[in-house]
Amino acid sequence: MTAQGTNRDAWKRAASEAAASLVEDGMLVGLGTGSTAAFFIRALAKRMQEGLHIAGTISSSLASQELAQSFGIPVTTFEANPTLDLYIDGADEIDPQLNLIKGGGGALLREKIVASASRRFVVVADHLKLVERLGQSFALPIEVVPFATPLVKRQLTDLGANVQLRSKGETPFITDNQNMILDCTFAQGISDPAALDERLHHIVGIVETGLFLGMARQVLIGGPNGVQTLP
Ligand SMILES: O=C(CO)[C@H](O)[C@H](O)COP(=O)(O)O
Repeated sequence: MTAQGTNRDAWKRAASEAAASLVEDGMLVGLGTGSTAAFFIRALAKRMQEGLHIAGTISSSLASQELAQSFGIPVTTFEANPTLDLYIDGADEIDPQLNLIKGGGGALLREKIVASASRRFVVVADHLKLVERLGQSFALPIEVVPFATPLVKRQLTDLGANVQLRSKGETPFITDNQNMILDCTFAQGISDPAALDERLHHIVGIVETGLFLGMARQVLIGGPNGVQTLP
């Protein structure tokens, strides 16, 4: 791993460990997806070994659920517990209003479901995820029903996006929900995320977008000077 990669992992771990200290006895906790969320799951498991008792977790991906279960972290369902106390997850980009692009790991639909079912959504990230404008350095992932993918791709191109079907080797990447992902870049970034999100939700075949607007309550940012809390 490069020195930059090592630093980023250390910053992500520090932010995740700070987030683990927000978890209290009896809480229902949402678990995110990706490398930063995995650091959080490990930090949560450590706190549980030290005596923390949580009521249960719901994960935003099968991978995170498997990781949590490998540490003996209890899992629950929305049938049993429709509201979570706290959701901790990473992000791909974070703007000054704490709007996010998520879905780099392809879990954006379940991530948005878990975020919307949580009283408090706290993002954990390293400082390189902070941007002035969303879409500046990361493509916007959009989850699409496979049958509609060619049609949706044309409509996104008409909106000015450069669109790539996400693949895994030679085959399309398939989400936990059996859908596909279209990664969209915009030449100038995304100037009006709310307007874009509104338009995207009117395209038949789009299941969900990676724009998380007004959902994150707080962001814990790891960097060379420690962990900073926003706002
Ligand atoms: O949205 C996500 C997965 O769908 C992740 O939170 C996002 O991609 C950040 O990943 P990482 O923590 O590995 O940098």
